[in-house]
Amino acid sequence: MIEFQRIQKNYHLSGQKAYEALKGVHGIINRGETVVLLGPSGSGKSSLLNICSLLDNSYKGRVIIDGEAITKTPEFSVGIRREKIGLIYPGFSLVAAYTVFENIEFPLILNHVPDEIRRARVSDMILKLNLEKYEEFKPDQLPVELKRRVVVARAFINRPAVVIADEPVADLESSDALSLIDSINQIGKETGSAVLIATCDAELTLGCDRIIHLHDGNIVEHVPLASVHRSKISEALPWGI
Ligand SMILES: Nc1ncnc2c1ncn2[C@@H]1O[C@H](COP(=O)(O)OP(=O)(O)OP(=O)(O)O)[C@@H](O)[C@H]1O
Repeated sequence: MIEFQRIQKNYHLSGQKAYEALKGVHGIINRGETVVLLGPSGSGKSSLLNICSLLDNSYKGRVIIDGEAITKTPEFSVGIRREKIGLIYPGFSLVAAYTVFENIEFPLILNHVPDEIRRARVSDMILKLNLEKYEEFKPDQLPVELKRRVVVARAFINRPAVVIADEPVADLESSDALSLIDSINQIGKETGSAVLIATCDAELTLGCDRIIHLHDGNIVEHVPLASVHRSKISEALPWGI
């Protein structure tokens, strides 16, 4: 579970008034729930994700992960992030010298998971993302779509409390994008992670549980999707698509 409370984020540009990117936003994402943070470019999505990922500790407000309030010290953040957070960010940040298997295994090594359990978990995740044929490949040998799948596998391998994804499928074709979002949603339910996905593409909300709609640094509303039919998504959103 992740909760963010009264989050305010200002950017200070020299010689100018502080720019308010987030204006006191609240939200909660429960374990096993996939929530899409939807908003146009510049609405504050990345700013909020960086705070929830504990990559940015210069903000007002509070982040709570699995009931624990996050202390804003870098040392504390590194430990919590390693143990409780999986990241799917636009840069792949895969280790070029490692194989697909080793890249996915890496978070388990950092968390001291015993060898046998590690291997079993990685093999299982590789099956889930249809990466069996590429286990021994290095990232540079893979097309973008497969690299994206490896990044997703690595994010969930440690069964984290929270998975944060910033535009996880931005450079993929529509059918690949929908299929990978579907995998993120399903694996999140299996690992019991709270999943927060930022995108400006409302089509990608299909199959997710809820939309948090962000506009100009404010949360406009929360839209539960269980009862909204695909063709009605645009009507359910005040700013349309
Ligand atoms: N480091 C920074 N310094 C100054 N202003 C910033 C900085 N980062 C973001 N901003 C501004 O804060 C606002 C919110 O940016 P943010 O990147 O969080 O939005 P976003 O919804 O993720 O947009 P995009 O989808 O284009 O990345 C924007 O107006 C942006 O220009």
